[in-house]
Amino acid sequence: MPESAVITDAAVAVSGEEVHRDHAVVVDGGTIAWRGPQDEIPDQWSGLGRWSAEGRLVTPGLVDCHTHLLFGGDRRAEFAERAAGSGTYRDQLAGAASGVRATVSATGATGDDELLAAARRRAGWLIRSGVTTLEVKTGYGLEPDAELRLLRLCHRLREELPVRVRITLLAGHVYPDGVDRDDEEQTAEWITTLCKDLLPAAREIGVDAVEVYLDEDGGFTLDDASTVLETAYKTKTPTRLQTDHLSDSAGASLAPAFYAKAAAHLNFPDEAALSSMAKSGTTAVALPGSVLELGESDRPDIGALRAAGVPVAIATGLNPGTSPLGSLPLAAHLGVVLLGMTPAEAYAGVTVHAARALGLADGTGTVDVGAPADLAFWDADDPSEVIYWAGAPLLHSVWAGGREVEVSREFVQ
Ligand SMILES: N=CN[C@@H](CCC(=O)O)C(=O)O
Repeated sequence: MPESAVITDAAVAVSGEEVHRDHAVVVDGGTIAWRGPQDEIPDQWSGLGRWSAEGRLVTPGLVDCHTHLLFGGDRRAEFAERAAGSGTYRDQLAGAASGVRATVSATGATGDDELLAAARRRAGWLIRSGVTTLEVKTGYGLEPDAELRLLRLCHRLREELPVRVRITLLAGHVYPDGVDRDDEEQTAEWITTLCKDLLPAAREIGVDAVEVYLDEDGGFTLDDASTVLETAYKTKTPTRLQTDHLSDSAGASLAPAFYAKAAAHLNFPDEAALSSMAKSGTTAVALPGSVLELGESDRPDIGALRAAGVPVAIATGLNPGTSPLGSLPLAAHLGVVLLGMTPAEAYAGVTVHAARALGLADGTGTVDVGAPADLAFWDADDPSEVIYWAGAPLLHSVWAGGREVEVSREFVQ
């Protein structure tokens, strides 16, 4: 597929509620150059080849703004354990050989090529659900050398995948073996290592953002998270935060302090922090897959986020523990069913708001003129139908940068 073409017979979704039928989209050099009624295509594009969408719904390619898809092994045994009632995620997270630490060991024991193949396979699931931009984070290394290895692999993934990849250094996930969360001397020494060794080395390799997982129930402490984010912020590296996931950790207040692009989870709402987040331009990232998986009643307060004017993105949060979820439209469906978002809000959550969470201001997540020609074609009537049919394979094809992406299984094998 050329990077320049006129797409005709399209039902173009300009929002979750507005679909323009019998429209055309002109793609020129990988970006959207024009869109409008197909009987009004300007003459200047008459030389371009035509490609009929055959009446299909055309949306922007979806944006998955939060994934942990680079890891070794899986945690099916823990999943079965939870289902059998013989352990909770919290117990597993606290264990020395389970939870995040189990994945850290498995990742360390897996070779680069195998890790990349597994990550490509998972990225393929997302692409086959309509995703053309995805975030991938480190975080299953913990020690600086292991984190830097994962960061380099994120860059290889970016080179290998046919869609856009945004890279986050999850500098603080859980404390590594040998660092007791309750021992201030040990944690202080560890934070110094992260700030003095890991962050500068990661900057050399290249990161789009630095993130910390702050949670009183197993994640970083407020003070430690604050130190890491402040260090990143001072070097003008965009920051992100995951907080208030398993416990009320008062973490949301850190997002505005460092103009975080994204604050994920937020299961214990703090209204004062929400209004500051609106001012600092932070996007809330809802991870309904994790809400589903843990089966807990704590969840983000969409009404309070709406009232505070904080845009809400939805992501798969794809990870082996709390969100083994490989479809972004299904995550959007869960955003409606579990969190009380409207289908139109959920659609904005996986398009324009997700792009905002990634700091992308080039029109990603829209079908506006000037935006990258990242498009998804659906056998569906409108965006709400894409979200309504939970897990149904409604995707027909995807284009990234004006090129059709091969979504067959072979692409990821
Ligand atoms: N960063 C926090 N924890 C992940 C889960 C990671 C795991 O269990 O492997 C989360 O977002 O839910």
